[in-house]
Amino acid sequence: MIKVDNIKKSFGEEEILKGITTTFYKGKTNLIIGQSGSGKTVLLKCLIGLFKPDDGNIFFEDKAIQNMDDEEQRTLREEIGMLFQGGALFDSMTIEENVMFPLRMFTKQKKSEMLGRVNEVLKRVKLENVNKKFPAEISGGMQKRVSIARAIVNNPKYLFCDEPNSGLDPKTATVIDNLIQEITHENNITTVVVTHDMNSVMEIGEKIVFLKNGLLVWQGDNDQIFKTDNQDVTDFVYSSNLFKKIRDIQISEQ
Ligand SMILES: Nc1ncnc2c1ncn2[C@@H]1O[C@H](COP(=O)(O)OP(=O)(O)OP(=O)(O)O)[C@@H](O)[C@H]1O
Repeated sequence: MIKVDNIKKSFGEEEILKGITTTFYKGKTNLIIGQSGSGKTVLLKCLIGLFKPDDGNIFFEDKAIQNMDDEEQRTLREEIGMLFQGGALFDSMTIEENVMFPLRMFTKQKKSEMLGRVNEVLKRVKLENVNKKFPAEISGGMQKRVSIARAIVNNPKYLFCDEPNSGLDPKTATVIDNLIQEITHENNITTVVVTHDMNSVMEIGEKIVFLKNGLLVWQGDNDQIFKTDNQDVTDFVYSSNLFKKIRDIQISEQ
């Protein structure tokens, strides 16, 4: 579980996060949504320690990051898996070397042990016989699977995903969303996903945090989001014609 308590972050004169308070649950896919520029990525970067908030606290389980000593911070870093936008695989490394990278960084395992784990996670994301290929030799969807394998190879307690669906066709995007959710449930991970994809909201939005101009204006789940009368949220949800049509059909059937 991650608790965010009144986080504020400014760049120069501009206050980007204006006091965000929420909880991201263990074993669930927690989504941060909102329009472009609302502060989603800045919040994610505060969570993973790339930005230091100006005010407020972030608790991993019951421990505030601000109060962690160096050793505790190092342990926390090892407990975090990150799925970057676009995958961010190393082009000059094979798939196997890419997935092994965090093990080399954070463990002292023997090569055979690391290989065993690499094969295990590649199998989990349904990728076999690609170990010796390079990222450019496999499809975008397969590259995303490799990125997921790399993000979970260290058995993280926390998984952060920045726009995991960008650049994928709708069907592959859904497969990737579902894979992230399954892995979250299987391993009881606290997963936080930044997205603006309504399909992801519907598929995996077990906890949804909606940001607008650096403020949290709504939170709930993927059932509640279709029932809220919060205008900002409904504008976001029904900005897609598809969802407008679904709503109109539902209303006409009532
Ligand atoms: N390092 C930085 N320095 C200065 N301003 C920044 C920095 N990072 C983000 N910002 C500003 O913070 C605001 C929010 O940016 P952020 O990337 O969090 O938006 P977002 O909600 O993730 O949008 P998008 O969906 O387009 O990625 C923007 O106005 C951006 O210019």
